[in-house]
Amino acid sequence: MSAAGSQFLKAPNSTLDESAPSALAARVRSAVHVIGAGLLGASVGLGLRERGVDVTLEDQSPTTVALAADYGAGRLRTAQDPEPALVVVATPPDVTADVIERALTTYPNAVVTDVASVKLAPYLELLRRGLDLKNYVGSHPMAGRERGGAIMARADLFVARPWVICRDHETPAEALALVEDVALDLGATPLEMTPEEHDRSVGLVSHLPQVISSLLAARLIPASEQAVGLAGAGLRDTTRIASSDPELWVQILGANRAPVVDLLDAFGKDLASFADALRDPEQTGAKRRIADLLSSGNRGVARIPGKHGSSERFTSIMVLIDDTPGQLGRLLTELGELGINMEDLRLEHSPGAQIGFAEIAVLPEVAERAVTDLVERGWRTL
Ligand SMILES: NC(=O)c1ccc[n+]([C@@H]2O[C@H](COP(=O)([O-])OP(=O)(O)OC[C@H]3O[C@@H](n4cnc5c(N)ncnc54)[C@H](O)[C@@H]3O)[C@@H](O)[C@H]2O)c1
Ligand SMILES: O=C(O)C(=O)C[C@]1(C(=O)O)C=C[C@@H](O)C=C1
Repeated sequence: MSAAGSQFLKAPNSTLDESAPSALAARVRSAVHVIGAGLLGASVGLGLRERGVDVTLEDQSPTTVALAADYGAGRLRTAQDPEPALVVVATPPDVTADVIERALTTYPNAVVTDVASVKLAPYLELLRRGLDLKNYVGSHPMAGRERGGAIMARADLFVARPWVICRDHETPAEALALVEDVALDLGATPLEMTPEEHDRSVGLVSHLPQVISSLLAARLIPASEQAVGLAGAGLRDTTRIASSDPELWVQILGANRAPVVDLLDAFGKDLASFADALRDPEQTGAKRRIADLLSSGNRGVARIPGKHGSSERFTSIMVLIDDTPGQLGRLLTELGELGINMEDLRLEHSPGAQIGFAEIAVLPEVAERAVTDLVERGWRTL
């Protein structure tokens, strides 16, 4: 296993130039075969199809595969299809090693990658089975959504996101290049890590946040309707991923338990220290301890690159909308009339309030004009 530290394999590619020729299409003559046509698999399929790459799909669920094909993520393999040059395994972590083994056996000349959220456990399992892993290159796109399934797939899911590639020191350069091309074609930034480095890192930036978000949201269950009704952006921001699929996360957390348990123990100490200081804020030094802990949070959050993920490419404009029928429709129509392309939309609405906010994401270069034109038409912006 490579002992190299994390490093970018190619210059970070933060914007997806859809007109650029697909690196992958130039390198492979056959279709890319995706096994597992849920959120990740169908998103890979949609994104590669947009770049002109032929994609075939497989799933244990015939309905899922048909749905993903209907959405345009790829087609079914036929007997005429030659062996794929590349197989992408996008199945749940607990079956990932089995599916990789099957892919390596069925398509002995293909490069096989997977997108599972944990990298060490499947790799060790494949080693334990004594398989020849020269054609296997594990990977993990740091992009996803809180809900799975083909229906949630998006072609731009991976744009501007890191895509970790875990190669073995025996991995042939061409195999590495194929997986790297998938990431680049999908607008992601490939970078290299060992499986251990990967699992420790995602323990901190993905698995710990999932547990904390879920436990935080769980505190809302016994709360009154009135209390929950006051929820604002802070709670929404910190609990989005609490809607994630428990079954998938039981697998992810179980496969990365050692780093996650260490992180949870340390986090538990932080919580206890905070509660101690707050219990008696008049004791000497307590206020400073509270402030120090809060300002460590400021320093930590400042370290998150592109805090809002792919939306860092866009500028947000908050538009106040009256809580009357047709207001949002009118806003969207007027944006169209003004020739402003809305990249994303988020609505914030407090029950009982006469006003709501529409947070629209637009390209930075049109943001100023969008605000001026909307204000001219009588909209109030923040
Ligand atoms: N959801 C995320 O945000 C996210 C992000 C990055 C990576 N991942 C990883 O991607 C993988 C897929 O996650 P997802 O969110 O797309 O899940 P999903 O449930 O949306 O899709 C998984 C698909 O795999 C299929 N499947 C299960 N066992 C199979 C088998 N033996 N053979 C063929 N198909 C099989 C299921 O029918 C399902 O359609 C997981 O390993 C996950 O850790 C998920
Ligand atoms: O943003 C989300 O909804 C995610 O679930 C993304 C996220 C993450 O934690 O960043 C979750 C798990 C995956 O392994 C990779 C990405």
